[in-house]
Amino acid sequence: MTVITLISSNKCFGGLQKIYSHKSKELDCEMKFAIFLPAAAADEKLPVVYWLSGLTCNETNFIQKAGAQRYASEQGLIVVCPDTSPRGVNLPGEDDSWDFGSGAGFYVDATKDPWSKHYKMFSYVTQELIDVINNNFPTVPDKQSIMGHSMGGHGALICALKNPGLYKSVSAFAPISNPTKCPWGLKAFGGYFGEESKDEWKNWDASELVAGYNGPPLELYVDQGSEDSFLKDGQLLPNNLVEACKVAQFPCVLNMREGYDHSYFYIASFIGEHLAYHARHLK
Ligand SMILES: N[C@@H](CCC(=O)N[C@@H](CSC=O)C(=O)NCC(=O)O)C(=O)O
Repeated sequence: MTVITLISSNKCFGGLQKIYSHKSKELDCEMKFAIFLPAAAADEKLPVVYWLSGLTCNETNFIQKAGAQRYASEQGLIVVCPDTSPRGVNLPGEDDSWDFGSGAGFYVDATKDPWSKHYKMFSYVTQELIDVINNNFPTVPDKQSIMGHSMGGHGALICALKNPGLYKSVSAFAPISNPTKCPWGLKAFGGYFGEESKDEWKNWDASELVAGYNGPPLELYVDQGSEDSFLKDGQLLPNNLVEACKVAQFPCVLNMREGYDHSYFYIASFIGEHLAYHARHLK
């Protein structure tokens, strides 16, 4: 069993907000994750919601800025937030830019050298991390959902679409909805899969994956602020996802939030709604 090491523990809304580290076999490096355990976790097994953060984040941004603990306590949900990439693996160029490499793992399994040795965030999140959490905390193992923001919003969508039935529900704040068609995605997929492997790119793009989904009923529950600068820059492309879902007859809800931007102020404003959405699917 994986050894986990406690880094910090803070009482919050009656529960405990903790951070742990562990040696990841999948990523071949030390990784940290945050976990919020509501007070109810002392007496009973609870469902888990996984949160995937965006570019430049680590395991701390969400737990310090989103205000999720109050709602997780009310709903009786454990919330887990991993880091966004392998760390300290000494690949050439890993720290050169904020939108590729460290802090920008895109929740994919890289196939291109040298990234393929460590950058396997998809397998880490959907397999290894789930095992670590279920083996060490009072969870109901088959009751989990996933959500995220921006790069992590798209990460949540592909984790659910590529693993039918693994998650009871999925939601996303301002996801990078069609990475094969936006500058962030072109850079990341070019690096992690190679410019020569464009067919492979489609297997990691939510707007492409909806057409081939074959599993239990699933809805994509998506939020987007109208004043998001990255929306205006063409990085997020939510309408491409909506259109792809329409063509594939895949259930998709897009909540446009008038006046909100891309920040954690926006996430904090709607995190309660998202956790209530997941609680309905998990109870
Ligand atoms: N450094 C960048 C901005 C980076 C940024 O806004 N990151 C977002 C996620 S963007 C998509 O994945 C984020 O969550 N930041 C962390 C936070 O705590 O706000 C720039 O200068 O433009």
